[in-house]
Amino acid sequence: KNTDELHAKQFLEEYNSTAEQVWNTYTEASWKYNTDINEANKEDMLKKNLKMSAHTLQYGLKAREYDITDFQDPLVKRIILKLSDIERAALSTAELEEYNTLLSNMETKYSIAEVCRTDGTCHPLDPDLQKIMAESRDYDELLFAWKGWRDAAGKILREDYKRYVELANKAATLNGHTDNGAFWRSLYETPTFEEDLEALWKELEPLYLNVHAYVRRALYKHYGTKYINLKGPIPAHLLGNMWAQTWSGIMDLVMPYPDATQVDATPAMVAQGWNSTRMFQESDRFFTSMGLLPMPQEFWDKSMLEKPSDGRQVVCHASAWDFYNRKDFRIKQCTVVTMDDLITVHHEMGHVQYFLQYKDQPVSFRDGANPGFHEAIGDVLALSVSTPKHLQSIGLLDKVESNHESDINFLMSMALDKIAFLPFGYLMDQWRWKVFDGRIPSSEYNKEWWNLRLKYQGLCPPVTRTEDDFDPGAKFHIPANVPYVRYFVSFIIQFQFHKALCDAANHVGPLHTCDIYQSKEAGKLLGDVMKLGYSKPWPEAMAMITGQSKMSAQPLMQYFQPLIQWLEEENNKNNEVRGWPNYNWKPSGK
Ligand SMILES: O=C(CCC(O)(O)[C@H](Cc1ccccc1)NC(=O)c1ccccc1)N[C@@H](Cc1c[nH]c2ccccc12)C(=O)O
Ligand SMILES: [Zn+2]
Repeated sequence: KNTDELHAKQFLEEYNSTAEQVWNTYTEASWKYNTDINEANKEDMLKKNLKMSAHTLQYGLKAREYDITDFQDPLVKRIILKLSDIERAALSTAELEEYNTLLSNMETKYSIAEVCRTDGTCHPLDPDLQKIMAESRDYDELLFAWKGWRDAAGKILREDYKRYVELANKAATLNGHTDNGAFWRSLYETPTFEEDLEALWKELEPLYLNVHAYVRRALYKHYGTKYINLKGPIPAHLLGNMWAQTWSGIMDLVMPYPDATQVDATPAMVAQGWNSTRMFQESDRFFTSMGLLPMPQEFWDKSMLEKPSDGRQVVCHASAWDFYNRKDFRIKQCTVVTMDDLITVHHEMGHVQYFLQYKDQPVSFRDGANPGFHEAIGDVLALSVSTPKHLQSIGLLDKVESNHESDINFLMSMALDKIAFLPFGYLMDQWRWKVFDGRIPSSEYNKEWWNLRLKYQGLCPPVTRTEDDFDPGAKFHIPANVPYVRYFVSFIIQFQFHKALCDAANHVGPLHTCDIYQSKEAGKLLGDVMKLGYSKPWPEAMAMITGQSKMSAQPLMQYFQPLIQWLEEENNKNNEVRGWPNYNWKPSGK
């Protein structure tokens, strides 16, 4: 083994400059395919993906030749370790080609799927089915979209997925992991990761059960006893979202005090003629108001901020792109003019801000401190943007009162996204980790999916499901091979960051009223952590922001404290059952 640290440093210089070239070439081809799905673009992307893996293999095998035990520079050790895991490049060429082809086929099938009515009109997920799921209050119309999407996008992916699991696991084991789930969890560098997550969920579950019971009562009032059982699970198509992962779509049915302050800025955005560019400019303004970096001109020139109207097929699921040349950063989003999408805009802009902040790091460190950090940045700013006070300051809410009823309305709207999301964010990779480690065989993919959906979210399918179905495949991240626990982590740590930044901004008053707009102190705190990228273990980055190194649910609980109390009282008044003891109940008319 080579113990020469200077030699290793030269090796890493060469790796870094060649990687920037090879990754940029691949990313350009991937962008072209994602924004114009066709055979030619697909072939070119697959060809460049193979070249990238060849580069990873060549340098990864060389990295493994070093014995870093006595190396002095921790950064050199960290990069050599990271390079030594060559991921899919460990597969044979034939298997690698099969794997990459499977992945692009699954993502394409998902992205071009649509649901057709008997009259022949067909609806894509974005924007049609998402709009129906958020706005329709008709049980059968919602069922048409919900079942149709799972028939069109989930069902057809089952066989591809089964083979993908085999190859993903083979690559993981070739790199020394027990399975692909173990590889995904290793990115958090936290030996007690699963226990920590379970502890966080147990601490937050009572709050979720109170939100679930309150929402079930509201749905009962609208849909009646035929479709809602006050001691049972909620039919999964009634929550205002295709996957019931966020529930703000049904805020109008749930609003505690209908006569107090409204919280939805969508009507004002539409009335004032906002478009996607305006939404991104507004977000850019918030970042720069804190002293963070503006989007470069190239971002505005090359991003795709709307679904193309020229007939091109695209991958509409939002994403942020680093082209690894320290200049070119883009977002691809099929933006619609809604408050919900203004939040997503900030989420995506948070990714690009991270790219900008760590662009001078070695390529191996151009990543979040952990994947949850990357997901949290934009959401932290969105917590401030969402406040009635901030929305009023940008002209999206006219009258804003600061009284108890308005507070509860606002906190309920936030809970319908942030609290409702937690069990979904937790169960997605519980299912996948069990698939990867073999505890869920392909003969039970769908049964175990619905067991987890019942156990954590208290949902039931509105119609009978069988193993002919593949409902997990109807959620982008599953066919797209994108891990999900990062969002559960993000929804926890973003409140830790929010609390720390609000303290830095000298905010006075309840945490949920804090708006860090224009705070240069908050901006510096966040910017300094983003500059580190992946160069330091995430507990050090966490300590830089919050003064302590662990994930904690306490700031989230503090933020929602007034609502926690109100829900407890409200649900007691109604003698609500918390949970779903009638777990076998099914809606009739199925
Ligand atoms: O998927 C997303 C946003 C898309 C993304 O920005 O996370 C995107 C996902 C992706 C990853 C890899 C390939 C293609 C898409 N992630 C990124 O673009 C990205 C870029 C750089 C580093 C890390 C992630 N949000 C999740 C979770 C979520 C639900 N509601 C939310 C509201 C606010 C924020 C997140 C969510 C979802 O829609 O289920
Ligand atoms: Zn994201």
